[in-house]
Amino acid sequence: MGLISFVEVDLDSHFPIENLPYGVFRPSSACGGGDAAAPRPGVAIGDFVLDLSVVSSAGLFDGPILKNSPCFLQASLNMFVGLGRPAWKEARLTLQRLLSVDEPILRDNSSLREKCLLKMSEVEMLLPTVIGDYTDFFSSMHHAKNCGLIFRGPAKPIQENWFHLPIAYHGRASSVVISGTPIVRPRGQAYPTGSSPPYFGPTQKMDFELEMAAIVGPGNELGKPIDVNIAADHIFGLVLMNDWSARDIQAWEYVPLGPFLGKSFGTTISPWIVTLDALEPFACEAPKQDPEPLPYLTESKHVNYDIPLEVWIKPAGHEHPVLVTSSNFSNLYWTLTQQLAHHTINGCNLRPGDLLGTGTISGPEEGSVGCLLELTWNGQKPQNLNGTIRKFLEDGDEVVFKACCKGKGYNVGFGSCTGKIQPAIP
Ligand SMILES: O=C(O)/C=C/C(=O)CC(=O)CC(=O)O
Ligand SMILES: [Ca+2]
Ligand SMILES: [Mg+2]
Repeated sequence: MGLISFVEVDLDSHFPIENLPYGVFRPSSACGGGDAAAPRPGVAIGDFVLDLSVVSSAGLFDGPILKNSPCFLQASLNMFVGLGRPAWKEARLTLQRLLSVDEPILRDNSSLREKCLLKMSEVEMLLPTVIGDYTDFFSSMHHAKNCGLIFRGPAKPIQENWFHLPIAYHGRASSVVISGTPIVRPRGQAYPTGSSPPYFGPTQKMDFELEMAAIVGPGNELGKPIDVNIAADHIFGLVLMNDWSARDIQAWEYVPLGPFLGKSFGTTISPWIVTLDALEPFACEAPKQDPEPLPYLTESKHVNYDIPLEVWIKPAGHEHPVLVTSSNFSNLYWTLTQQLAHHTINGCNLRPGDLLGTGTISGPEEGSVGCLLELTWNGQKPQNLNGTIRKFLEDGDEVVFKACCKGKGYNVGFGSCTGKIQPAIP
């Protein structure tokens, strides 16, 4: 292929010209407010952010769909993701050309270049879309099995329905926050130990959940399901997601209607949406499904992506983070397209910018589980993090997720998704 950008990009960067993930940012130096500080869309290239509002205003999106489109003059990516795959492809081609070492239009125009290429360290990242709805699936079989073993025992760890449909719950969109936002330890009613009554107070089982999430593209009208074989055209791209979970609150409240306050106090996503187009070289066959799914979930292309995932914890008071688990997106049993088709099969409408979490992504090996619930077996097997013992997260602990696909001579990375636990309100 040999795509080379005139912007210098380190070999180990997550954001070479092959990636070009989308986010929304505001220049942190624009202290005067006004237009200079307004949120606008950008793509990451090396250590820089390309300001798409400037590129657009300069008339450089010259293809048939994006020429004269106001989609990059918005404070969110909703309008752009709603345009669909032809617009996404056009934008990607235009941007790869504009950033190419062979294309003079930006490379040789220093005043335009200075206006549109900002140092990543000098911008503040914001939520990339206005998230109308957020749904969280439960699509890793290893995670489902471990949870079943912990909560229900070995007789039948995975419920009958799990193998027939992608299980999910409706999450809370209002508390989805961008990477770096502190997470306040929630208070709530929590599961009684032994035969004591429930207690009220700060959660004693604060956990992370290693997930990724799809950003919905055009979506569908109410009453009109999306066919599984075209579902990929409704997925703009992926972000990292931490579905923070208070295990003691969750265990007490979730029967029979599902997770509620044990999940809705905060969900963190990473700022850069990596497009399915950029992930295409990392597509791999998804696990064979047994029993065969019903026809509406049977797809001609049953694919996952090979995305290595890592969770690091920087314990309170420590200087260095410790790697606690490594997993891979390819561990998902139900694919993104099956999740999306299932979500709409009853006619439920998805809208541009909606967020669909995959569920905790655990692998089969001991070191590949996606949450502390599994890693410490609900607190029964405390973990040693560089000399500090943890059953669950403590105040001041910082959790860092990383994801990076390794291509031939380049990466397609997601950056990181971080959050630090703050003490509960008194
Ligand atoms: O199997 C159960 O009874 C419980 C499962 C979980 O607690 C997993 C969970 O938190 C759902 C999720 O991934 O958000
Ligand atoms: Ca979850
Ligand atoms: Mg949560």
